[in-house]
Amino acid sequence: MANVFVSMEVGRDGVAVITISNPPVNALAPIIIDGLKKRYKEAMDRDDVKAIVLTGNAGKFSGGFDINVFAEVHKNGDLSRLPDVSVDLVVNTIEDGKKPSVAAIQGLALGGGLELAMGCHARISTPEAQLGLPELTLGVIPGFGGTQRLPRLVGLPKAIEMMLLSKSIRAKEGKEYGLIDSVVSSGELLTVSRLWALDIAEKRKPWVTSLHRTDRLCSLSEANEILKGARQQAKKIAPNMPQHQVCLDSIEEGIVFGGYAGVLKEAKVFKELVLSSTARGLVYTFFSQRATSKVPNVTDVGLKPRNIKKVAVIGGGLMGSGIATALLLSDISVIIKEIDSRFLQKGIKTIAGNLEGLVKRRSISQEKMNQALSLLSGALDYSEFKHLDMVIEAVIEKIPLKQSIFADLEKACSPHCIFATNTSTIDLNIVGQKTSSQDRIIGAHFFSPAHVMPLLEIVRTEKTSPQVILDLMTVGKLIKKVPIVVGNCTGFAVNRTFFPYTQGSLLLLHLGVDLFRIDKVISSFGMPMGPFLLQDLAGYGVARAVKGVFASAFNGRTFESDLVELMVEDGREGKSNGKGYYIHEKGSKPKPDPTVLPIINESRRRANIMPNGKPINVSDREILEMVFFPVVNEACRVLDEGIVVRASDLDAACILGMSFPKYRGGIIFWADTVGPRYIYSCLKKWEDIYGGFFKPSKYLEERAKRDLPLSMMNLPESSTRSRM
Ligand SMILES: C[C@H](O)CC(=O)SCCNC(=O)CCNC(=O)[C@H](O)C(C)(C)COP(=O)(O)OP(=O)(O)OC[C@H]1O[C@@H](n2cnc3c(N)ncnc32)[C@H](O)[C@@H]1OP(=O)(O)O
Repeated sequence: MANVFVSMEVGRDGVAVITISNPPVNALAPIIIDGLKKRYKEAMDRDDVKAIVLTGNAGKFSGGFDINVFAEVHKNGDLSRLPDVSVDLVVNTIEDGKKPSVAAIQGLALGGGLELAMGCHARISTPEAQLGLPELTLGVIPGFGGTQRLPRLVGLPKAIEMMLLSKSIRAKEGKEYGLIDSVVSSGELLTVSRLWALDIAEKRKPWVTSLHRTDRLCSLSEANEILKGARQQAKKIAPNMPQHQVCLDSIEEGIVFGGYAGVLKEAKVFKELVLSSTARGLVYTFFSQRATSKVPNVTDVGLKPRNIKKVAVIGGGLMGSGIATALLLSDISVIIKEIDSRFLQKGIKTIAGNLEGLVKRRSISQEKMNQALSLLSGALDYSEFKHLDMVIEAVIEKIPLKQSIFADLEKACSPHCIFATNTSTIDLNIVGQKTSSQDRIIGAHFFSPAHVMPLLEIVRTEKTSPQVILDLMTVGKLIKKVPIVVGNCTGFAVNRTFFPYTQGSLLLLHLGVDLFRIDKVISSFGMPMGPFLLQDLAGYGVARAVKGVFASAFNGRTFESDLVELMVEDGREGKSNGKGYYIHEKGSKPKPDPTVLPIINESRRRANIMPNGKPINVSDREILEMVFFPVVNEACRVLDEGIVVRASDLDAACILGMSFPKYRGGIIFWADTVGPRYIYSCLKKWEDIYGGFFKPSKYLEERAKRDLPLSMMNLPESSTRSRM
């Protein structure tokens, strides 16, 4: 705690510089807030202080309120851990203080950090500083007056955009909108801020209190229209979350009854939101995603990542070209290797198409696209492979093909080259069986589309060297993915956990439940779409390829039907040919296709699993549970076998790889809120009626019987077989 403090230095010019120090982001922990109150009192009391500059140590203003405090409140429900900042510190001490304050901003001013700065009478910033109120991503709203001061500084539309979308802006844009008074270099920051503070104190510059400003606010009727539109948008972007509407309520209160009334309302609802299930899930997710970068015996043993500059991707199909796109965008040179020039040209075209798509969506500039393409080359053999740092194989899921590729690579590449495979299911020991390079074989499991989806599942075997794992984690971060290291098993962590998701839905369908109803229930829960629409979008090829793999690896707990084969026989390929469970027409939303019913009935007839030949009668809640509880059950097996370092890694992976709703914290976090006992009893009941697909795992049974959370991976007397 030695470097956690608030310091104050008074210059001969009469300016007190108050500095927040709490590495790495100067989070506003209770001890910092206490320190700020003390330093401010001292500055106000001292006769030699005319004005105050508030700043942060080590090139950062502040990353906001200390999120660890939310996590503590979630553990013990004690709201008294939340200090009174919005009235006591920001309004009474800073904004209404008898001496003016200027915020000197560098690096970042986020959440509570920006709110402190907005309480000051002017804000001076360096150009690169990131300014924003991202509280909604944590399930709360700005709680230090941000819902009131931001609209008064930048106008209502921009403030709503920044808060509802948690979108931060740079200082230049901040200046254009009126959030920042002056943009200066870091060398000038303190000098300009001191002078500015003195100018306010000596009335050469206006003494502006943001909360009392009205010049950027529109008329009441205009504001109502803007808020109405924002509420509709919030319903669409955050249907199951309360904080967006609550944020708009707070803004509205301030517009109708004045800024101070708004501050009071904000403080009240902020506390209510801290205890919401959404905030619990999102705060947990904030920390679980960050914890994934700590891998025992890899990131804590003093290894340094090697520089990976040149990579080859074998296979220019959908996955290979997506992976290549992601690498190129981060300035890594890529050779794309194919078996003939037709496939090679197709791969290069797909990469160019991916990049063009990003230009169209304005995610990258045309210049960036040209630069990325200049780093791409093609190959039909291994002659250029000598100087590579890494190869990522992304060919079809055929074991002999992969084995022969890795045997060839061993001959063609240097001994330091990393051999990664993008297999989504095949055991890595089998992939590398025909080489003597098992220590540098690693899984780089990307999710489709690889240049968009944020997860990189890094699969290690008992033999993969820690250096190789660290190198791939570093590349993953460089290409803006969240790398999560997992152990080796069929399907690895994510696909293994989620195979019962598709199969459970198919089982329900064959028990007589309407497929469009299943999709609706699952998307209302918060998945971006239901399992059948997902199959349509992904195409049926993957489902057909992995069906047998799962059936043989997880004998007795899979459900098989002829449905996908029947769909293909009927000329249905999903979105790719416009015909699947849904009708897919360009430019319009997928529509349920009633002509699919005879195919489903034929598949039901063949499966013949409806009790007494009649469709079962289930509620929406039962549909949800019959789809997700088997997923929880498989997740328990993944934990039991030590496929992940910690339960929260699996939660993070499910959110990033399967789009499990973030605000539900992840599959295990959610299951622990539902209750292991209840999940166990449901699965047991369904096992008796419908068979082995629902059989509860030992891990679940043990925790349910002892009333322990599923996240507790290691029981004192257990013998977890870690594969990490
Ligand atoms: C009342 C108020 O209105 C409420 C609030 O202010 S809520 C907080 C609002 N602020 C935020 O949401 C910002 C959250 N932080 C971030 O987005 C990012 O951490 C960042 C942009 C600041 C930095 O990103 P990056 O450089 O990639 O580093 P990142 O790994 O995320 O964070 C570094 C460390 O700081 C911690 N950290 C970041 N922000 C923190 C915060 N506000 N509180 C506590 N810890 C924080 C992270 O947990 C991480 O810790 P670790 O090293 O032990 O894992």
